[in-house]
Amino acid sequence: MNFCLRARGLACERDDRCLFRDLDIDVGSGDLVRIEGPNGSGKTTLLKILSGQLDDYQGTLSWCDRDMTAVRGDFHANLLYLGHAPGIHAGLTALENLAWYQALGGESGRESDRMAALASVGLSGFEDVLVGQLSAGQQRRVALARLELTPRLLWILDEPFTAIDKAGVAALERRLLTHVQCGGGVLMTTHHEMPSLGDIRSIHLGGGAVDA
Ligand SMILES: Nc1ncnc2c1ncn2[C@@H]1O[C@H](COP(=O)(O)OP(=O)(O)OP(=O)(O)O)[C@@H](O)[C@H]1O
Repeated sequence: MNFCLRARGLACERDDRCLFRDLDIDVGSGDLVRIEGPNGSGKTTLLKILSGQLDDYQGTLSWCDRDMTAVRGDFHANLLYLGHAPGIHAGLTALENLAWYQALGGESGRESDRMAALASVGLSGFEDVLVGQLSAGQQRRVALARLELTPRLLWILDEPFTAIDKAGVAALERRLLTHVQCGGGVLMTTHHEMPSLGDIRSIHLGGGAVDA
């Protein structure tokens, strides 16, 4: 399915400081877009605006050529957002975390799919371990298992490579490429260099040019 998340004239201030303004963004089928900028330049804020978590901004958002306010439910049904923090429960096992995540989205899901999702991120054998007892990189992998579990057209990912080892980074880069090659879209922030992804579109925050 073709789709497009479109932002026009986005502007946002924090404490009387302009984070960004006049920002135009299009992310659609087959697009991989990276938001770059130094610490505090507004990358997370921008992703939260684009994923519908904040409303204190100026500008307009649309989804598939319709004003976001009219299609918010459809947008969220097609969105997978992974935040800066892994967003997982330390007191639940890896498997229970995925079941909890599915329940939040109104799905019951199958345990075999959850097992497969954990295997895909290298966590076979850790299914029944409390997430609070996993390493930081393994916790991030539990969060990343959601990419396998819940098919969504658009992925908005805030620093998905955080705490991931070299092999995990390579696997995630491949996963991002596969997603866009299959018609999905990815919008993400990362301080990580990704030479294997080639020359991807970038949006520069923090006073630089905007070229999305
Ligand atoms: N709820 C808030 N209230 C006030 N200021 C905020 C709020 N959220 C973010 N800020 C400020 O907005 C600025 C941008 O924050 P943001 O987290 O978007 O930056 P970032 O580019 O993602 O940074 P980093 O690379 O360090 O993750 C920061 O100066 C931050 O203090």
